[in-house]
Amino acid sequence: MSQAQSKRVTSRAHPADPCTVVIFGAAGDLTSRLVVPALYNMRRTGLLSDNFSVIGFNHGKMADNAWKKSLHTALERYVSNAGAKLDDDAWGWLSSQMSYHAGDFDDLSAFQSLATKLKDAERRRGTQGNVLFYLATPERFFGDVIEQLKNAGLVDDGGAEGRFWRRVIIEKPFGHDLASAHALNERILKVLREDQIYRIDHFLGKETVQNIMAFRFANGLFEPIWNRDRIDHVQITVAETVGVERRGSFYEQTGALRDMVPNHLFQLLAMVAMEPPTSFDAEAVRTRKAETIEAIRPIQPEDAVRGQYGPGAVNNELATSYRDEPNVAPDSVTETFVALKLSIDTWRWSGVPFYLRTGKHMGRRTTEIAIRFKSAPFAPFRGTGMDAFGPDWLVLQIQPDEGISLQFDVKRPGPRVELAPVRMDFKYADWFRAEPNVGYETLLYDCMTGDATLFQRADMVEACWRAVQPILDDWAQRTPADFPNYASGSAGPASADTLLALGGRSWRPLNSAAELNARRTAKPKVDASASAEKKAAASKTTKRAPARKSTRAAATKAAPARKAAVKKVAAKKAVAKKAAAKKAPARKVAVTKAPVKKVAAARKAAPVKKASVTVKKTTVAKRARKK
Ligand SMILES: NC(=O)C1=CN([C@@H]2O[C@H](COP(=O)(O)OP(=O)(O)OC[C@H]3O[C@@H](n4cnc5c(N)ncnc54)[C@H](OP(=O)(O)O)[C@@H]3O)[C@@H](O)[C@H]2O)C=CC1
Ligand SMILES: O=C1O[C@H](COP(=O)(O)O)[C@@H](O)[C@H](O)[C@H]1O
Repeated sequence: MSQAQSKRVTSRAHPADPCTVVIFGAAGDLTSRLVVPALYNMRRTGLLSDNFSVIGFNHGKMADNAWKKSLHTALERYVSNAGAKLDDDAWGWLSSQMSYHAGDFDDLSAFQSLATKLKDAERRRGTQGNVLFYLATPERFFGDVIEQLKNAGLVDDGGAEGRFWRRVIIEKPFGHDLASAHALNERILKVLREDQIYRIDHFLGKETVQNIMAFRFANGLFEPIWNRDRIDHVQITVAETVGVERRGSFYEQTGALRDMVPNHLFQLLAMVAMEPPTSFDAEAVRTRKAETIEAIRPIQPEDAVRGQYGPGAVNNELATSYRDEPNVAPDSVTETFVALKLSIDTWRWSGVPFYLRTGKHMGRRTTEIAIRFKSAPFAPFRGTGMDAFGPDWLVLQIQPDEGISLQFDVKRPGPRVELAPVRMDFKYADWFRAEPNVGYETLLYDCMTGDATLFQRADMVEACWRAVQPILDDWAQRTPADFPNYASGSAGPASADTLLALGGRSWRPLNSAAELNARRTAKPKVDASASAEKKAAASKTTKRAPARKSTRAAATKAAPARKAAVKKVAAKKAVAKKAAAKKAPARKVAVTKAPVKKVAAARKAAPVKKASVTVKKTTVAKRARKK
């Protein structure tokens, strides 16, 4: 077992190695919103060594205290948004380890004076010479900063077996196409060894994403059906309700495809589609993931659609069109939505389409991987009215409401033979106490302990870009004529529906739980057999596309219709609320969700729950004993 592997499989409770973290881009958004809050959380949970320091590197003179004050303000906002109170001891300790270093990324002398500060930290704080350089800078600086580090003699650590370590975390996006990613790899690999480079993708820091491997490879239940024999297709959705906010100038250059697909969505895809690794050693896992990404057939332009949001309403609030956002061109052709279909050329996945979509200003925030199983090969219920089965779905819900659910059909109780879709739910919140987390804690900890499992290797990032390069090339040639083509608060452009309709499929609704409940609690017709009910549902789905299209088109075009849009959403919400209130008892019967936050409760868990999720119960009990 390698050193990294042993760290991953044993308790996480021990602190990381002593070290200094140097943050390039210390006055930027990422530093204040995510990196420093993550360090604060790590201090609170005992993951930082007592021998620790942070140096913030940014241009512009600033007193240490001014820098810390701005970070403190951002941290307070984050903590209060999470409904908590700032832990003054943790912040007091962390801020006492921090100092600001003014310097420009193109000024070698600033790196030389950084070297002096690092020596000082080593002597005064006992950081043992270990340094984590965090490149929280725009992409164009990655190569320059790494070369400056080399010129200032800051990356030499005596090799992989040296007395101390020097590691570099590189933010995303890593390049903006295949050629630039390849060139950046070549450039930095002249300066650093691959084992010193940690290309970060913060989706891999999410607990639920890491759980995909545990779910697949720690349970014998699903793996035998995890292939083309039993799976019809897979849908990966990352729908955001936020727009581009203050990042207009960045986003104008980037767009939804580059921002999300060859990184976050492909990481989800790799987790779901990879072959089992022979161990949890970083190289074993990364090799399996790299093989999967390499097997993605380069995606052809006809299998991709793009969209841009127009005005509308999101979460019952007026939402502006992308072209009206700050630092966005009034005639911008940057996409804020992308959907695509891809194939993975392996024995396991041959013939199984993977559909991916992501967008901003959508109707509901959800990140999920939904696996649609094939229908039963033979229906023994023919003639009983139970010959039309609904789809079986396994849904890995990444955020929010993290969990896993299995949707299947059951017989509706009663004298008549009728089917109803139900869901078996596992929710993280029911079983585990959540540690405060911004998603970067695990990744920082892993880097500080030399575990690269959750980071991208050079070959992986290039394979990701290779898969999307045909779309990038095509989109660069053709200006979209229909932008904006989806209303803020909708499920994206109609062309995304067509992409699936071509294969006889449809996207899961963004609010699938509501739709499922509506279907289950729908009043059965007096005479209707289950099959009639299914047919009606099916025709409803096929008919819905044009209706949606016209709603979208109207909302997109009509700026004066914004108010109406808000009213409509409010009215819809009120109806949904009423319906939900009515449905409450039925829901309880079907899902039988005993909220088991405490172990005592878990032991007494209702029999139905016991039957549904027994595997995890032992884990809960074990964990509780430890606490
Ligand atoms: N923000 C986010 O939510 C996320 C960001 N990322 C990635 O993280 C990285 C950083 O993003 P973000 O924090 O948003 O970017 P910002 O632009 O907010 O931060 C960059 C920082 O670098 C400073 N800077 C710019 N040029 C120089 C220079 N020549 N010398 C010294 N300092 C300089 C800027 O200072 P000044 O402003 O004074 O010029 C600024 O403080 C990017 O690669 C981004 O893609 C990834 C995921 C999420
Ligand atoms: O990297 C990015 O990710 C966020 C979405 O991340 P999440 O953890 O909030 O789901 C996205 O909004 C942003 O545009 C992108 O740069």
